[in-house]
Amino acid sequence: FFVNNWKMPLKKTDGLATDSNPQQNHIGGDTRSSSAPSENDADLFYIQRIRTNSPPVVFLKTHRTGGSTVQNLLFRMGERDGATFAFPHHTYHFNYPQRFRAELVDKLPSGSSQYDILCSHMRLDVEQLKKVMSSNAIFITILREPVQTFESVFSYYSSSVPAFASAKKAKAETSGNKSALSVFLDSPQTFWDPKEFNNGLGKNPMSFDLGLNSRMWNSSWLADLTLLEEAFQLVMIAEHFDESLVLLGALLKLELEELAYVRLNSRSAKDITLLDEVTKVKIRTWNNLDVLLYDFFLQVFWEKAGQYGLERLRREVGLLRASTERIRQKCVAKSGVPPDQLEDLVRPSQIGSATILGHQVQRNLTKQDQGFCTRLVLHELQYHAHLYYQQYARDMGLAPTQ
Ligand SMILES: Nc1ncnc2c1ncn2[C@@H]1O[C@H](COP(=O)(O)OS(=O)(=O)O)[C@@H](OP(=O)(O)O)[C@H]1O
Repeated sequence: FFVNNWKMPLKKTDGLATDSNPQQNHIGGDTRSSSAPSENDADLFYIQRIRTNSPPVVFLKTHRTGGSTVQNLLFRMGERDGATFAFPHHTYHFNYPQRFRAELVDKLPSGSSQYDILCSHMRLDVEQLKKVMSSNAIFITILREPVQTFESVFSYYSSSVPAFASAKKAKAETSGNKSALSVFLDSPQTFWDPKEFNNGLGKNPMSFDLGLNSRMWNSSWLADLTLLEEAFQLVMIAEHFDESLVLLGALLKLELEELAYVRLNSRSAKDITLLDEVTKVKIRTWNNLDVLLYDFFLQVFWEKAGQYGLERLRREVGLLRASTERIRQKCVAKSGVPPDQLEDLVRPSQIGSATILGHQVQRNLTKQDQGFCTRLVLHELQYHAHLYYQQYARDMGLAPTQ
């Protein structure tokens, strides 16, 4: 799924330092260092952590919800700590849109006794995940407001989800000035065949990723939500990203300075459809299960925030924003940069139908800072390929059909 037009974006690790490939260190330092922390912000990047401090993590990376930004943070944390990643045998996802299965995970590398982090795209199956990850693993995911999610999913997957592609074709065949999204929403049932394997993201995409019955409400739906609530220690909310990160940091025992991020995988403005109220209502109606799902976990989120302490959360979000801003100033020369103006290493892959913007890294950094800052802005596919190579000393495989 979405893989046939994907090619390995880089040769091996293309410039990111690895233990197995030390000559390729021209981008800059290994993130692992034994230097003692000081009061300097920069040193906080390199705190050597003891792996056993952080519990194992499963991150369900839902589509177009801010998941790449969270995954990048987990990649950086894991790489620095020498974590073992549960990677798919092939590509950067677990045979999506099929459900996750334990046998899709590549073998444990020699010297590792367990997987520490699993965060590649998948469709959820909690029981199968429990076969791979130890019983103390923390399950997290992220949801985004359903109208924004669907608008982004439609735009990004308008060629690869058959229902969207048909609407796009229908729009091209008419002379009107309606957007493809409006054409789709006027009569979604005409374009959406529930039996079509690749139409999972075409309706209630977040419910689909969470393994729910995303086609229609049924009597077990609310019970299924409760099971999910029991399975996930944290469901992050994209609209409250920084609050979510503070709660994530508490679960993973991370300092606020370790939660710095830049927004990844943003579409160019030309690919964003502005929505009027009528269109928003149509999106909510078509994705009514995602609306239920989001509203349910939004409430759960604020209950968790209340247990953490709202005043404490507000204070820590302030500190997180301040330290993140310092790190961004240090690392990022320019954000919202079109792909043709970015170097290969930091250019987001353009496998979807929308243009994805990236970040330019500051020049004249120390080698070590350059290593950190490059990782901060690194897109999913490059970072995935790099970590896979580092873990197995071979390239990440292409999809078996290729
Ligand atoms: N921190 C934060 N807060 C809120 N929103 C964020 C954040 N980081 C990324 N984004 C937005 O999430 C969209 C990309 O999501 P994903 O990375 O999950 O996409 S993908 O499924 O991996 O392609 C993409 O949305 P659109 O630009 O609307 O498409 C990003 O802009």
